[in-house]
Amino acid sequence: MSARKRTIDAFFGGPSSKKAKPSAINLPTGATSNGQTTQAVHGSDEGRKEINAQIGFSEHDSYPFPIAHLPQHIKAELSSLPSSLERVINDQPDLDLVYYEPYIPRSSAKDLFYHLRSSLPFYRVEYDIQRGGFSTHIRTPRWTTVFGVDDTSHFASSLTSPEGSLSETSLLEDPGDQADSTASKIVVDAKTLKPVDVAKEKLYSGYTHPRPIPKCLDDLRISTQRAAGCTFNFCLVNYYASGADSISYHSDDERFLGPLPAIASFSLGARRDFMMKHKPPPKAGAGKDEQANNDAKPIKLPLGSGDMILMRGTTQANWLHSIPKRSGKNEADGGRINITFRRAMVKGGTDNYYRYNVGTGPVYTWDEVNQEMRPWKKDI
Ligand SMILES: O=C(O)CCC(=O)C(=O)O
Ligand SMILES: [Fe+2]
Repeated sequence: MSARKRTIDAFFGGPSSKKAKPSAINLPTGATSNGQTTQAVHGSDEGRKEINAQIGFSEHDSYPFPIAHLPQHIKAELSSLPSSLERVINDQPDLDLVYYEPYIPRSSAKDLFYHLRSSLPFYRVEYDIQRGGFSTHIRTPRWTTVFGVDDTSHFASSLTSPEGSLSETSLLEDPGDQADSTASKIVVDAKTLKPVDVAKEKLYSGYTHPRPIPKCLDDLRISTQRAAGCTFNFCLVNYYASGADSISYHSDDERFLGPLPAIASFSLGARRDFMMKHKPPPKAGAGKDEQANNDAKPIKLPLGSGDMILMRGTTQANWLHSIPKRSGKNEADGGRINITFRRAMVKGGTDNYYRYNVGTGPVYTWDEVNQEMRPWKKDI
């Protein structure tokens, strides 16, 4: 165990780290300890062989297992993205979308889809909601995972001073850089730069410790920030295993995202319809709201692999969106990954995102042999 590691544990008074080097860890199917990804299923053609060229892992105590970096050919391509011109869609009341069709070229998007599916930890979150005096049990109809922390904190490297205490200077770094040498990152208060003892202060309701965005997603976040002209501190990932998985009509207008949130949303894998409709006017004589609602026509965007939609301005406040279930024949591999980048301003955002996208249930990983999510078991 390194001196650096010992010092973090001593600081939080916890037991010595349970985390071992990748070689001693039960990696998800498809990943191996030498940083290569096995390609039993999708490694047959020449182009895909490149996906094996992994260059390491992001590690962190909050991850169940190390998360592989991007294959070199995808990483190399990110600096030249987006690969298409942006198309602004704002011809309807309160709507402000930017559509990149695609943002990531189709063949790299496919590789990115396979890479993320076999590298990330996923969850099938269940929770109860109280409605009209009744409790309803919800099982999220898709796989989810999330990384990031809100603006009140950020991840910083914890280097030690010669005396063995945490060095303040080591915490002064770009708050946007969540991925560099992830293993040593701790959560620090954005104002004081003092370490936040997440567990002790129960800041995040005990669902989980906030997780730094792993490099494979952070590389895409940095590209997306450049294109969107704003910053993001959260990355949510949905995996729709088949047409039976979905997300119902909702808007991401949570207060913790601020009044005019910008959300960048990527599609990878199978094509699925992204449906939008204007929110109904508030009840009784809404005047202008009613007119906007009457004038607005529903939208269907059949999002393909690599496409990105930036929803911004008044969109979330006034429009709902969904990915409906679909029946009929799927493409060869009917799976689809959606990645959204968002910026949460307050602790309530962190709490909410981990609660509904990680929860307290088991970790699942992609099983290449059986081509399905399977519960992940830690090697003892
Ligand atoms: O999968 C998608 O394209 C949409 C996901 C979404 O709306 C969300 O996660 O809030
Ligand atoms: Fe959404």
